[in-house]
Amino acid sequence: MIGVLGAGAFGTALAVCFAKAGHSVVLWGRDVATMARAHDIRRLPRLPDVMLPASIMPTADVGDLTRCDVLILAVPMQQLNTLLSSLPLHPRCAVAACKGVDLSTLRGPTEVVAGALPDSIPAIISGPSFAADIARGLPTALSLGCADDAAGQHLQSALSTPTLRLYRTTDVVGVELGGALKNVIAIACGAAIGAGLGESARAALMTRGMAEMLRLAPALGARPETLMGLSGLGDLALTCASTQSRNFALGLAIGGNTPRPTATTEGAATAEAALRLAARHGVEMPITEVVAALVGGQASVEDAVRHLLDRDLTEE
Ligand SMILES: NC(=O)C1=CN([C@@H]2O[C@H](COP(=O)(O)OP(=O)(O)OC[C@H]3O[C@@H](n4cnc5c(N)ncnc54)[C@H](O)[C@@H]3O)[C@@H](O)[C@H]2O)C=CC1
Ligand SMILES: O=C(CO)COP(=O)(O)O
Repeated sequence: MIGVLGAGAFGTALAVCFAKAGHSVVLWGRDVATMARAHDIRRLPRLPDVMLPASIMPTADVGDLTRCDVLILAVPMQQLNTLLSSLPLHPRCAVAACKGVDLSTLRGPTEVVAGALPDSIPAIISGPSFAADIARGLPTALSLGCADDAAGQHLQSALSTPTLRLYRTTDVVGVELGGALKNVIAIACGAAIGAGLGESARAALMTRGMAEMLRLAPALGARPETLMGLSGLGDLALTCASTQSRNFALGLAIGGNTPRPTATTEGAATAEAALRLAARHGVEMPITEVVAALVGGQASVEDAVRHLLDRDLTEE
């Protein structure tokens, strides 16, 4: 039985996808009233058009998760540590589905999992996948990172479905950082488009953003080729080019000077965390710097453009 912790857009979508593939799924959300209502009307507020199959059990009782040997963690990254530390859970495998770096510890999702659930095998899934697409059963491919390859093989076959194809790697850090850092670049791209800077500027930001990802991630132990895969290049391509992305939408609002959306935007905290990691490892990340300044309100788009274009000319 699969347990999903977090009944937001992504947790709901994954639960639906696994249920459609024949699994029994326990879907846990923290709000008692929302989960009780989901039990009755078979819908959840973050994906209101999606019907929950009968094999999903929505619950707010964490005790219902004790029967699950695989737990998918689908809560925002900055909440993961506190949440896991507060719940009495001991799954065999804990698969993070969140994208980001914990700002207070600079840990990625699997390190947070390893600290909070020391008896569980940590893993991560990440890659190009809008929750709505997964829930509708549209074809999707993700990276599954697990340092323990035998456990990774088990998870790959247990969690792949006819519409969700998982590619396995032991490069956990690469999978984590691909998913985390692409959100920062998506904010930059949204800001460029929102400010009317054009598609050429967006392509330059994507490419030079990828260069930043390829500098930081290997400094932290990732393999560069992982970043060129689904969690990295694949997710960058999706997120930087779609208004469905909440990170891109945040950038659009910053660039267009319109009210900022309130939805989960992991790239905001991740920009700050990535800069701290970059300083620690002596890595240059100018786009990430301007994203942190834009998000924090310390720079305008004009300042950001000047900062990027005035830098010393260099080899590619
Ligand atoms: N929505 C998407 O298309 C995708 C999302 N993700 C990732 O999934 C993660 C979750 O995102 P979404 O589900 O989209 O966000 P969401 O905003 O739709 O849902 C987040 C859920 O987490 C719950 N939550 C927040 N803090 C909590 C806490 N302290 N304790 C318990 N529950 C808490 C909220 O109540 C909400 O139900 C993020 O890291 C995101 O990057 C990954 C791929 C696609
Ligand atoms: O990670 C995602 C797609 O792969 C979802 O992107 P947003 O969090 O920007 O909406």
